[in-house]
Amino acid sequence: MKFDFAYQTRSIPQVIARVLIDGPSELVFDYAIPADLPVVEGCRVRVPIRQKTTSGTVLAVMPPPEQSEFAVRELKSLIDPEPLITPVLLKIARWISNYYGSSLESVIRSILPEAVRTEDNSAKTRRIAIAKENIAVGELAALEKRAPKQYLILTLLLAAENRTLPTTDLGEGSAPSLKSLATKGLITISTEEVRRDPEAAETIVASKPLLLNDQQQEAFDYISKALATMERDGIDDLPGDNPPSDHQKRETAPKPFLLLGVTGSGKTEVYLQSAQATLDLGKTVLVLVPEIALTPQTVRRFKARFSQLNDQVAVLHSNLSQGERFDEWHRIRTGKARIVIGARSAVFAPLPDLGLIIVDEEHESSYKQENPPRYHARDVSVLRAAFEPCVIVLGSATPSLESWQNTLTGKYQVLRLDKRADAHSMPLVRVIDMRLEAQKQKGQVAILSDRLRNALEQRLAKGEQSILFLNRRGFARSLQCHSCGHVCTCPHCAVALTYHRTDERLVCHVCGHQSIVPRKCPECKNPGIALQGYGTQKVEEVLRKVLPEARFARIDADAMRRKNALRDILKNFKSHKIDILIGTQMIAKGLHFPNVTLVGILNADLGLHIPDFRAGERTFQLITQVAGRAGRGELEGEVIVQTFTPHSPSIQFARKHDFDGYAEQEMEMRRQFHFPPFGHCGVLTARSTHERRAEFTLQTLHLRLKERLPEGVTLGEVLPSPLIRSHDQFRFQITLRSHKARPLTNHVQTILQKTTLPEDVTVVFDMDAYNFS
Ligand SMILES: Nc1ncnc2c1ncn2[C@@H]1O[C@H](COP(=O)(O)OP(=O)(O)OP(=O)(O)O)[C@@H](O)[C@H]1O
Ligand SMILES: [Zn+2]
Repeated sequence: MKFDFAYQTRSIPQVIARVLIDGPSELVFDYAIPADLPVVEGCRVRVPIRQKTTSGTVLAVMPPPEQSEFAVRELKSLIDPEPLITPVLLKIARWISNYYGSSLESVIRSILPEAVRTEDNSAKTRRIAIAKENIAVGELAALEKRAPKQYLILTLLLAAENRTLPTTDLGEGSAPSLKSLATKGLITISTEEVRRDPEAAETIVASKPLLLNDQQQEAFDYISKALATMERDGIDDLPGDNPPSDHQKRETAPKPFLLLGVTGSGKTEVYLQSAQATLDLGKTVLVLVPEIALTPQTVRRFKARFSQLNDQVAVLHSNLSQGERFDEWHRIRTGKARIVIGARSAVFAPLPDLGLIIVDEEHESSYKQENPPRYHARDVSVLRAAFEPCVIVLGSATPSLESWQNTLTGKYQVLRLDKRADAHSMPLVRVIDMRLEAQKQKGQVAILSDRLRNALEQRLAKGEQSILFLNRRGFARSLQCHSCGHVCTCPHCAVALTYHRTDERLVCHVCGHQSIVPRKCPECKNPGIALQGYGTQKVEEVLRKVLPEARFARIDADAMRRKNALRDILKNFKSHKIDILIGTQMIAKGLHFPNVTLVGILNADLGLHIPDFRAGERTFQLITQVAGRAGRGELEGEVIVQTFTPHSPSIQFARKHDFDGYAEQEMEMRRQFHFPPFGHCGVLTARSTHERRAEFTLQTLHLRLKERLPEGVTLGEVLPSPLIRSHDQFRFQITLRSHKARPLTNHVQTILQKTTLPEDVTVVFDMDAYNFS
């Protein structure tokens, strides 16, 4: 299949371009296309607006209206010779904008990052150097007042000492300041040819394909058969020159695959060989991972396998410089990079001839973007696969219930890997009842059980390594009895009630149910009912006392501020310069250390009792994933799970490595309360520094939403957000639920468009929300 941007032939009269103007105001204007300009959908163009020239993206090209009162102005020029946005990506942009209620401009901005739009950002970078000798005494101080931008550039250069700086690092709109500085002779500008390779410093050892085991082979066969079918039925074979209709495309796209493989079952090897099969067909591969920085091993494995094509692997990080992003993007766009690995936003990578999309750890909530446009990259991937069309594989040891439900209804096809690839057994998981430990340690916050301490000592003696995991999701805001483990939950919603200190109440954040704060545990009458929570630093402190001879390292957001800190720690752990790794969610993903024989989960409960219907699912996923880091080599693994609620299904099913059992009981709860995947859930949040105004705005919206509430949509009450105040802003929210997505989004959008909001209140709508705080 050849990818052809300009499939709309020039013979059809297409003279009007509908252009979305860059910038937050969402302006769309029509312009006449000059006769000799090959403008098609997705092109970047320069257009006149009033007296100025600005830039924009062509959304559509169409014949002129038969009669028009207004003379249409003429479009000025093309910014790039070819369209930067493919027709499929433009269609996806429209879909996202409608479905999530985000502005089209914001979606296009995600698809076409700033670095790519900048016109002079070519591989030849312009670099600037300071001409210190020409700076007069007092000139800097004068500039600071008169021309703050110029001043800023000079201070940057001074800080860089004798190095030059690429102009791309100065951000947008710095050109006039540069020009003026250069005219004054304060800086010099030079042009340099550089290949900006973000990973130039890395050395990669090539790997060879492994002989697949039976289950891996079966999964691989299904995937390669789908790839071959696509090749046969691909759009190349459609008669004539007409582009295929959506209907035709959808017909040729095979069902998405859900690769459900236990931890260490060799999913990655299946991805690698499927990717190779795709390349062999002359097509390209897109690999999504939850976060590049947290999945260094997965990225390395792709590079190792395809290292002979090293230049063909592009990695899209969030911390690429503007120049690096520009280069990588164009390598992808022109088909030079044939495998792209990236996080969430890489779903928009402009790969031509896309043959395969892989979404690793598809259950991860980091695929959901928490800023506008609030899309879910997994869901957008599935859509993209249908539009392209191409094969898609979603992989996980603990799939999301949304994807699982899609296998049950036959929308997805499940492929299973039930055993570890190396035929070793799954680790033995022991559950420790911390209520008993709390009694032993009399009132102290029990952090380390005797059993876990002994196990750690044994590993140290044997020269084996351990990982200690601390669940930090959620706040210390739910009430739990330290004697019986009881947690106060909502009688209507099966989520933990949230403690509100201001009015001494427990509130359900889904339905608004309120109750008084009990003095004693409602279950066992013990007065020791308390808010829960402790941090990683506390754990490290305790451990240093108990195991003074052990070498520790801590991985959490605080410890990771330094660049490459994670990479360095993982390297030291691999070479056994560290005995015990203590970490939060950051170490739950995809790590493979054969010498780790013990994994301890310190507070398995903590994420369980937050006001979020996915709390149980996340806890199950987390315990299963973390436990999966143990016993991945020759040595047998052991997992110790500390909890105050040992009988909770999330913990019990994870103990038995039983995804099916867990899914079955959890789905029952979801069905009963109409939670996803049996419906959609959107959250409307208002925030403001004025508490009353935020609340009042949301109450007004609530009244309007209630008026013509579409059938099947349930409207929750106006409630303070669990995170009631953040960044000095007070937050209130409404949760809406609906069986079908569109009526919900459309209704909310309509009301929001009709309502004028006070200037100091921000209202955001999050469709298919993953974050209820
Ligand atoms: N067919 C095979 N034969 C031998 N070893 C294999 C095979 N497939 C995979 N392995 C090895 O098994 C180990 C675990 O595989 P891998 O990391 O791919 O599993 P995974 O399912 O991706 O794990 P997780 O979900 O826990 O990250 C790796 O060391 C890998 O090299
Ligand atoms: Zn409730």
